[in-house]
Amino acid sequence: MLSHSRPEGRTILSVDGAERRFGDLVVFSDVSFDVAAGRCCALVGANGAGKTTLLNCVIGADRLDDGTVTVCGESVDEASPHFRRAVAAVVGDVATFPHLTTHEHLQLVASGHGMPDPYGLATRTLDDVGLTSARDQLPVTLSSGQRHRLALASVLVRPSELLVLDEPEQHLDADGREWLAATVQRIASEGTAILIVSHDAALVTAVADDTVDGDSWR
Ligand SMILES: Nc1ncnc2c1ncn2[C@@H]1O[C@H](COP(=O)(O)OP(=O)(O)OP(=O)(O)O)[C@@H](O)[C@H]1O
Repeated sequence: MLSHSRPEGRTILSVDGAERRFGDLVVFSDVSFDVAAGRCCALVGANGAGKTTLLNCVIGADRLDDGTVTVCGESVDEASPHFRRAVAAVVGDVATFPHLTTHEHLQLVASGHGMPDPYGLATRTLDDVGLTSARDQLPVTLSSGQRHRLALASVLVRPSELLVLDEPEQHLDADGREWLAATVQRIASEGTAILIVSHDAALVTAVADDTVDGDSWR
């Protein structure tokens, strides 16, 4: 277990006795861990260990066969306004409107979550993720690294109590990975609980307070 100096707050995410099966394949069973406010937990392990499957069960894109996941004490429910407000995720592709520019997309997300000054927030966030020069571009014209930065920007313009990130280092260059580590640390220091899957040992070392080893699940 890695240790940073952040204090433990109230439990935001609780995974208890989680099991997921696909036919005869038991992807994981009896997985239990908590993530408290202001803490970052990294799921690590080999390809196919079941990390993304577990993330999908946490964000409500998939369901457990056994066990429970609660966020802020409530069961996972994508239809619940509180759940949708509490959980921000970059897992797989983040949907964007094809006819909205990067700046318009971020304004829409910010305004949908009731953030003050969506225009200014979108402008500052594009600057933060290094996409100012792409503010008037449509998503289809972005490089894969720029698309990934836009996906990360989308979770930075909205509030969240739990931030879920699946291999956020993908497509990022060296500067981008440094920015990512600093950003994850900043978000945790502001009190958000973070669950991150990563194959980047340096990123995990930099940001994780706790690690859960997916290689021990089967
Ligand atoms: N819908 C599905 N139907 C059948 N099997 C699935 C399904 N989704 C995932 N699996 C299987 O579950 C296992 C875990 O997959 P998962 O994507 O969660 O692994 P992972 O740890 O995220 O891997 P990686 O590090 O490669 O991203 C794999 O064997 C995969 O083939």
